[in-house]
Amino acid sequence: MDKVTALIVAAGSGTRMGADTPKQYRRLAGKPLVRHAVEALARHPRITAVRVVIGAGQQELAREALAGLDVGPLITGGAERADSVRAGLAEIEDGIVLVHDAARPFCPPEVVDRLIDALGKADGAVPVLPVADTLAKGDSELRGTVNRTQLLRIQTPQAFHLEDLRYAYDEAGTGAPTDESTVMQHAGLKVATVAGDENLFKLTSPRDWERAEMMLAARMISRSGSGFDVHAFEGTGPLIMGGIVIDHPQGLAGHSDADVVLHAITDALLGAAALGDIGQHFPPSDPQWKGASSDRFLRHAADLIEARGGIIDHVDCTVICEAPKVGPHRAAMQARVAEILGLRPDAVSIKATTTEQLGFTGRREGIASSAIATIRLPA
Ligand SMILES: Nc1ccn([C@@H]2O[C@H](COP(=O)(O)OP(=O)(O)OP(=O)(O)O)[C@@H](O)[C@H]2O)c(=O)n1
Ligand SMILES: C[C@](O)(CO)[C@H](O)COP(=O)(O)O
Repeated sequence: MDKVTALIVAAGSGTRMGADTPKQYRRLAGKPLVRHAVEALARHPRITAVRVVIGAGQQELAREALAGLDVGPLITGGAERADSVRAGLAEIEDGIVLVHDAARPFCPPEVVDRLIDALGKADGAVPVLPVADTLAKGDSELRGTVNRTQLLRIQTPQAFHLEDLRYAYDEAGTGAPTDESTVMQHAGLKVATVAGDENLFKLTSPRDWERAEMMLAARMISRSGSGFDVHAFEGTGPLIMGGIVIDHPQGLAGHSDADVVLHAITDALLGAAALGDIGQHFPPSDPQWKGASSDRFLRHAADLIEARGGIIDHVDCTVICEAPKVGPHRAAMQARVAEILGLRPDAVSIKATTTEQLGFTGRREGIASSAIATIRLPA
């Protein structure tokens, strides 16, 4: 079997997208864009290795976005896309290379098969699509229609034998061609075309991002989970609840910080993703969780959901106690839970009720809390 390396270029700055973070590290349906592109190629049975080229200063963003994926050492790219490809080619030893934009998250496996198969008959192969609109030259006024029948839209991945593409880039000197097919043709090498795919579109502008979000939303299913927790009052406080410290004459007993609200929400999230319960992930018998801040438990549940490409839509928690009064702390608890989960505050609801002095909460022996979480997971 040929060695086939996918080289994903992710060193751009995403100027046309206009976001604060370079687009390849922004989360698309809960997952960084570059991760979508890497996973789409890594899961192809004929691709034997994946390498990623990132921008100088993007190490931390890239490491976080690609955590757990086998992409070898990250490669540092350059100012132009062509510089990034050159840097990547220098790190690959031999075989076939598929150069692919991190900005193209959806790569149908059939396109990869068509590209690799076409390499038997040409020096390179690229996916193309016909042009469906009338084309013209012009600015504020049209200056002649262009015959579109011979024009093609070129996508990535683009497939080559490594030594051919290296040769072509050497011939090209230091120029900045917009893709590899241009470099190959300039060097007199033969590039075959294979059928591309409309889903292989590049996310260049905010409109493209919306389109990709809509495509992924249609592939997600909504799930709900419930959580419930109780802690007994103990000692003299302070009371930690909803991730904040509340001035109250009694605290709650527990192995960790006994945050009854965060525990119920954590269990609701784990339940929505069918990932067990908080005790399985953080056993009360384990000394490392003694006195631990429950922020960690909640964030861990969110990380597990995000690692599955999931999105947290909403959490709703009811605190059941006679005292303290939750109302004065509601906004702070909402804000803190939202901060831990990376949500907008209006995606977090904190409510409270008493049990009319009945039962253990009515006798002020402890606090109970129940929560519901709504998430979306890839279908
Ligand atoms: N110096 C560069 C420029 C671009 N790219 C990568 O090339 C692909 C296609 O580029 P484009 O969509 O134009 O991305 P950006 O250059 O980031 O966008 P913009 O031109 O809007 O800044 C992207 O995956 C981008 O990260 C790269 O690796 N190195
Ligand atoms: C490589 C490419 O995606 C092929 O269509 C395209 O040329 C990249 O152009 P950009 O201007 O760097 O987005």
